[in-house]
Amino acid sequence: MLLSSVLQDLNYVKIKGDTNIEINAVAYDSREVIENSIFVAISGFSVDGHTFIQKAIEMGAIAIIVEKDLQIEGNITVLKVKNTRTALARISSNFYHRPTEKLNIVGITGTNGKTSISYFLKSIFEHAERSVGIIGTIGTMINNKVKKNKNTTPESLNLQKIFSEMIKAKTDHCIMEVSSHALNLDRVAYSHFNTAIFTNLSPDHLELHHDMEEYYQAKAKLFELAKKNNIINIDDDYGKRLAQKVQQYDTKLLTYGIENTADIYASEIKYSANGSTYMVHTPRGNIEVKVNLPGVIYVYNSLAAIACAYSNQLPLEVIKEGIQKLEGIKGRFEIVYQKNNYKIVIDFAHTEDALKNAILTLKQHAKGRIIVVFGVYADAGESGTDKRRAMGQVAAKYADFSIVTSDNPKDQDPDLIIQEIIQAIEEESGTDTYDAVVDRKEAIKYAIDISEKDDIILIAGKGHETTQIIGKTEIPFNEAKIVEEVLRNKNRLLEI
Ligand SMILES: CC(=O)N[C@H]1[C@@H](OP(=O)(O)OP(=O)(O)OC[C@H]2O[C@@H](n3ccc(=O)[nH]c3=O)[C@H](O)[C@@H]2O)O[C@H](CO)[C@@H](O)[C@@H]1O[C@H](C)C(=O)N[C@@H](C)C(=O)N[C@H](CCC(=O)O)C(=O)O
Ligand SMILES: Nc1ncnc2c1ncn2[C@@H]1O[C@H](COP(=O)(O)OP(=O)(O)OP(=O)(O)O)[C@@H](O)[C@H]1O
Repeated sequence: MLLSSVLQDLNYVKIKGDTNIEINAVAYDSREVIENSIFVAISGFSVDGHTFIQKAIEMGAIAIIVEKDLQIEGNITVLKVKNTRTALARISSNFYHRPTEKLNIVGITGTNGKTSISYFLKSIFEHAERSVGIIGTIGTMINNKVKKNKNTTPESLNLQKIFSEMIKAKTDHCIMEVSSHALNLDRVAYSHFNTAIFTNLSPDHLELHHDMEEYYQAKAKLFELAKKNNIINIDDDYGKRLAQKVQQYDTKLLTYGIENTADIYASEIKYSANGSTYMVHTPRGNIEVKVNLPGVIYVYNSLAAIACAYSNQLPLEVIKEGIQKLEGIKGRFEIVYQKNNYKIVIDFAHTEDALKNAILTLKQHAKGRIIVVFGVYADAGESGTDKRRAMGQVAAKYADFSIVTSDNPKDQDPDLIIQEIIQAIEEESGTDTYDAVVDRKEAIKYAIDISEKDDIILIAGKGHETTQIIGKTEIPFNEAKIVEEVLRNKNRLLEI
């Protein structure tokens, strides 16, 4: 492709060289540069991509995009832009022939519920015989094959490549989770979203956004990108605020909720241990819906999917059947063992709001104790300490017994993380309501050891993940398999 075509609609200043040259690839990492590439130098959080320009040239880069004033030797085209991350998004979209213009893209943002909504929507669209691709925490799914991604919302170059692969695979709808990081770092700039969905906002990722206002403003950016529909949960305070802002946009606003009068709302909700049924009200009529995941959060998540399918003109009967067809989601309230009133549940709850909801959902139908096994993933500094304290308080308030362990401690000291959590538990509920076991596998074993008939064990935080990151090492860690192994070794499967 000609460099001048790749640069279409990009604001740049030419420092030197020719733009009438043929290029083969785009890279933002010098280690991935191949012959005749453009290298985009990004000033990162840990290192400055501008320091790898020479390396990129040695690897075959013939054009360099910079945001700093630098002297670059040799027969190289050098272009300067204001922000190289934004420029990377423009260039990547051009390089892959603007794939998002040919896809029906639904972007989902908010603290919790994004993955679950993706799966509800996928089930509905597939029931309507549409082909669906997913990009999110679980990875990229094209034709039902999953490939892991480094990020929930990949960098713009990787993202545009995925979109173009979806087009090649004849995907109609791409449902993607849009993280606040992605919105702040322009990973989704120049992507055409038809629909944007807002779930809820509670404290998370404050290491990057500093405070809730900044976090909210990052999420709100998605609603400026959507071309057709904005779908917002107005039972959430931030959602309410966002809906007020968005109603002034040219796009259609569709609200959903349970407590407030929304365009799409649920009534007559009947909760059970295995799921819920409710009446969904839409401007086109009402229909009874059955959701195979328990608790109010899955009423909300299914409502968001219903609102999106509704705004895509799907019939209510198809929507109802699509929701009902989804039997479960990996690591989302996944019952990995259930026998004789004894239950073990794995859930991806890793925020205070999610942990509270998960425990309360279990409590509604529990005869015995709720024993929660959880840790807090690494977050350095003050926001990390706040999160550990908040998670500790929630466990102390709502669970009957906590086993505090490691999540993904990464470079942080796991003992220190645990200390901060248990200090909060002690302050809230005393010293006899928890134990600490640093090794997560041992913590799961311990929970099973101390549990009795009618108890429910909730293993929270890692959900679908199959590894644990300790230091710089990622070790295999599959909780469903660990539970099975522990129960088998203890003959517990027979005892209870
Ligand atoms: C904090 C953060 O968002 N970091 C992202 C950021 O990395 P960075 O700025 O630290 O990169 P860096 O290491 O400083 O490198 C700067 C530049 O030099 C380049 N480089 C580096 C070394 C080299 O030898 N040559 C070279 O060219 C790098 O490729 C990069 O372009 O840019 C990278 C490229 O896009 C991202 O992969 C990386 O995400 C890291 C892995 C990450 O952990 N991000 C998390 C916080 C994140 O984004 N999470 C969200 C939300 C998750 C959720 O739902 O909860 C997500 O969407 O995943
Ligand atoms: N609507 C909701 N409100 C509060 N908590 C929720 C909601 N939906 C899901 N959760 C909780 O959050 C956890 C993660 O859910 P899900 O993966 O759907 O969210 P997510 O937004 O994709 O999260 P992440 O971006 O961290 O992957 C679930 O295991 C559950 O405990």
